[in-house]
Amino acid sequence: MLSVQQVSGGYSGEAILKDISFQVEQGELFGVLGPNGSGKTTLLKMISGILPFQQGEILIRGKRLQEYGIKQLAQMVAVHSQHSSQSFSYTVKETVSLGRYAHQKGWFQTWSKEDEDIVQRVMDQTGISSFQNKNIQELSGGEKQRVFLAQALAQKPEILLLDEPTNHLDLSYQKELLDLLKLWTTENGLTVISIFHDLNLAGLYCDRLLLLEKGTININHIPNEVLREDRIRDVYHTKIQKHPHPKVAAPQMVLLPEVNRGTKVIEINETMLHVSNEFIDLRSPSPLRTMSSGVVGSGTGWHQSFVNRHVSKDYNCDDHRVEMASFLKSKGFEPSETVGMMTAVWLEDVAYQLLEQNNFSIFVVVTAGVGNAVDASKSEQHSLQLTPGTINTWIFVNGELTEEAFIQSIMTATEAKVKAMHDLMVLDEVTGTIATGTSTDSILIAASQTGKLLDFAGTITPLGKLISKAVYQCTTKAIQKSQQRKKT
Ligand SMILES: Nc1ncnc2c1ncn2[C@@H]1O[C@H](COP(=O)(O)OP(=O)(O)OP(=O)(O)O)[C@@H](O)[C@H]1O
Repeated sequence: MLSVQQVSGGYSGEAILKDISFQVEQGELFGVLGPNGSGKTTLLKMISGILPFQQGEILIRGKRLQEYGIKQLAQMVAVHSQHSSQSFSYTVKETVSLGRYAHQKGWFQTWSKEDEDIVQRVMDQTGISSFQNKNIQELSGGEKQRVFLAQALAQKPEILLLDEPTNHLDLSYQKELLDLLKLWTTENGLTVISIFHDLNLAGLYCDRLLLLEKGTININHIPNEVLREDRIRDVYHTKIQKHPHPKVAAPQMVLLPEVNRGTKVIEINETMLHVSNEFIDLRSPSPLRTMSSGVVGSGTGWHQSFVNRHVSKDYNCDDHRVEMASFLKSKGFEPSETVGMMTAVWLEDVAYQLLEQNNFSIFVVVTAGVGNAVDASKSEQHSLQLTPGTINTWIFVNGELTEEAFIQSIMTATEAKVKAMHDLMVLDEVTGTIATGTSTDSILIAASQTGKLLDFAGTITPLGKLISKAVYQCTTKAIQKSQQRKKT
């Protein structure tokens, strides 16, 4: 659809863009990225024919840009600029209708039913129909933005050029606009070339990205390749980290602020642990990075409070998340900052231990009830029955964990727990074999992310050794206490 071939040029003879070559296929949503002043707007101006270039060629559908007449080019290419200054005192509908100009024929231009239908449709799609008779000068920045997008869409172009289309738009309109553009590209074959400052929106919606750096192409590739930590750090000179989007296969980047509220070195230990009959809690002086299977606060996150709550054996687990959240609130814990677990065991049977090594330490807390014990290798013999009898394991690490170490910590702790059950010969009552856990066990790894960097947590690494030992010993002790209680 569009071919830019070795284009160089800029303003007053100075070459802002140098030797730019790339192609955009029909129906692509193509993002242009780059730091301030890297030449993004200059490139769009050249493609739209506003700014002549000194060298190279720009071809649209194989024909040189210079060979198109003004009106013919306007039928092919529409430009939506954040700097649109054509407000004057037109109404919204009149402004959108100007987009039909390129399609009107002859000296006596008539307004056809097709023109009217298209204008009404694009106004509906951009959510501006309700104020179509308002003067454009009375609109907010975001509303104006949508009017100019509607005007560009009314032009029914084959190529739509956008300069930061989401600028001024609130969150929901950003999403609606980009969803709409995506729909127009996939269903109508519209080709969109858009400048983005928001790398995450570009990563989420674009098929390909062109990254400009000082007027040259750094890379032209799929988002996952362009949005690489090292590349973005070098081009934008800023600290960022890449994360997968939780729902979509798209790269997302987060900024790493220089002033980080979690940099104070802290040590989580038993002085922060409170045990009552109702719940065990630990409040950390600062948020900890967590990976857990708690009823509240599961998955990965940052949490500051940790609660293991006693519930009776006949606790109704139907809407346990909602019920647990309201319980936490009633006890003064903020659910969004808390990892919450449940257990039916007596909380005073808790076992905990602080283990220290060179420059880091771990604090492990275990409650264990094994009435519900299951041999994982024979679990198909069990029917699904969610009861709160469970082993809850908390591992606080006073150190910095990699993502790998978080996952390995869970594996190592599980192995240590299984071994404790094995050595105590805890039986699965259905199969009569040695159990490996209970059906509702929960685990928490919570790291201060300050101090010593701990890359790994496999069983024979320094961190893994402490986890193995503390989890084995605490699980053993907690099971013994609970078994002892049953006997008496
Ligand atoms: N009309 C102009 N006359 C002269 N120089 C200009 C003109 N417009 C832009 N420039 C210069 O060209 C360079 C590239 O500008 P351009 O607007 O293309 O960058 P950009 O990547 O779009 O930046 P931003 O992210 O800040 O919008 C800048 O150094 C700028 O000062």
